Amino acid sequence: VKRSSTLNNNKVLGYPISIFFIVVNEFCERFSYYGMRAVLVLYFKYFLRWDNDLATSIYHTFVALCYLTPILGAIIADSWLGKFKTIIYLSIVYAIGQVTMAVSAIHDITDKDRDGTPDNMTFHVAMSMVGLFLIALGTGGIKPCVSAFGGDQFSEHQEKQRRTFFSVFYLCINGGSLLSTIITPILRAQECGIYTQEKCYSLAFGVPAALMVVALVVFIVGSGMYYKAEPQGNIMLDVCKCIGFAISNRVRHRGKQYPKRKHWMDWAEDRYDKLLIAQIKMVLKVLFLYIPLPMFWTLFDQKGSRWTLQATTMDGNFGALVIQPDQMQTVNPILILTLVPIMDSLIYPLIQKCVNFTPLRRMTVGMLMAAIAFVCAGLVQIEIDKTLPTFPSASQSQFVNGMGMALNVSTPGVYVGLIDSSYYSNYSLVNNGKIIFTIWSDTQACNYSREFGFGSSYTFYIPGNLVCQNDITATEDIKPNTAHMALQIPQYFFITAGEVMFSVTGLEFSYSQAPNNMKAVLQAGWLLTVAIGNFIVLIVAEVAKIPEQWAEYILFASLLIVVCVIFSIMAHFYTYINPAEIEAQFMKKGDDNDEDDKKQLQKGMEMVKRNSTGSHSYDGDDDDDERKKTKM
Ligand SMILES: CC(C)[C@H](NC(=O)[C@H](C)N)C(=O)O
Repeated sequence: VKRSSTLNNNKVLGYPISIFFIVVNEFCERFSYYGMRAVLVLYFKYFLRWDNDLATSIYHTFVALCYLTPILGAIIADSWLGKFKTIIYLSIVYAIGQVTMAVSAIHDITDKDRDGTPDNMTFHVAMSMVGLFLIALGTGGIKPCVSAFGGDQFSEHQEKQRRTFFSVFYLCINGGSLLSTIITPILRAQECGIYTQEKCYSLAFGVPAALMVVALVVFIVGSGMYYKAEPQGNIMLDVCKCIGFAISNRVRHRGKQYPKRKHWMDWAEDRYDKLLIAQIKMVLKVLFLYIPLPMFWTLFDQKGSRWTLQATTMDGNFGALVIQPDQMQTVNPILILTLVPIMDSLIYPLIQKCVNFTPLRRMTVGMLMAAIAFVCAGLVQIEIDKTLPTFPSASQSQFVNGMGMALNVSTPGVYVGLIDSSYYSNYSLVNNGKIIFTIWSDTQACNYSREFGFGSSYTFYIPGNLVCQNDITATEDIKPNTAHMALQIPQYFFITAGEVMFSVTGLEFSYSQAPNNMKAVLQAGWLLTVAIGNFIVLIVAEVAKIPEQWAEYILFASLLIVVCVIFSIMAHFYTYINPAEIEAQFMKKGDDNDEDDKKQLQKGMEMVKRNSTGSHSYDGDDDDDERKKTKM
């Protein structure tokens, strides 16, 4: 009823044209988000000069914020502006945030002495924090709205098309993420600046900012073609009020004289609609199951922090291809794009032949995969630790001038500085590969070239009688990184296989088990588990304060295994429901026959589903047998 005829007239191959604008918008938005996120931790470390722990903490606080704000977005959309306007306004906030980040990364703004380092770090830190806050508000706020808005474009009988839309939507997320995590680290590695050339974080943030503007423009261009549902009132507020009333009513009727009710939510029956109460029960059942889930995200989101920092201590030379540490994150979307079809068409059907591989079982295996990934990360760390000294900072080199006159030293993009006679330069950051230094004084000049391995550090001694190349001696302060970045591939494989089983299945599970008017509520609840997961990283890292990185990886793996066992027990007692059928029973019967309603609700609850799509629900004839089959 809700879909207008205008909407159905604008179709291509049975799909509303409007969804084209929505998937392109999602692609650009995810490019913007993941592109910025890919270089963020290195920006903290090398531009803002924070240590690993602070960089990791702020990174996870930011990611957590990005997944807390969906609740805000859902409330604004449902109760006030509607999804369309919410997406537009919050996208503007988002684009402003990205531009702020790009500006904050221009070192020339405060580099008064023109030595390549910002002189007023407080300015850059403050701008970055404002930028990140606006981005978190924008990206999180629009997240539950865009996918739901896409779903709204389909009419009730277009269920198949809507499913295909969600698959394409997920592929767009990962396509955008893949491209951006390849591109922004390349942009970051470029050198730019007005007075001095430095790593170009402003460009690495600027391109995602531009993509966010493109996302917004594309979304606005589609404006005339969308179906725009009116806000239906704040369902979240209704849910909270109803739960609050149930609790207070229960507390008011504590005495033995009051007959017990089957479920504590039944205490809301005195004031609230039975359908709403039944819907809240369904949601609460799923939310209860969510309790252990944040631990998965705790491990999952460390790809962008700890694992990227780990990659900085590794050798990224893949022969013809030189991989930047932050580019290793592309392994995740690459594997997603290959694993999702393989899992769906091959692995799941094969496993299904042996055991009933229900969504909750898939999620349990996904958690185990993530734990294995962290064991791999721990083993890789042990390998790295065997080779890694701590002083001086990796990739930095210095010159000692033994001549009787001051010398200048520079290489394209890096001015080491003027070194006084019998004095030494500061350590300067030098790229890997073959580097040619130019050394010059008032009377002579020469070139000196040297191969720099990943992470290596040298001190060069310039003798009194400099002719050049052959005269300079070098001592190796830090050996080049020898642990190869390819060693990270197994951990990426396991975490991504875990993601496919856990995240993709979890999204689908949350959607299928939610009542119609609370799908957004449950999506926001699902995203909340991601936010909590990121807070756990902060807490564990702060409280545990483990000096050895490999031990921290193993601790996280062990925590997830414990949580996984708890989740599998909880999942064992979960019975799949078909919310639409339960709701239909209520609608059919009306509210006037209490006993009948209760029976219908009981029956609906027992209607179990053979798989996650809900396409095989049972009519209740063999309820008990089938329920046994589909437990967990
Ligand atoms: C957070 C979601 C799981 C999703 N992320 C991915 O698919 C990553 C890129 N593999 C998203 O919506 O960003």
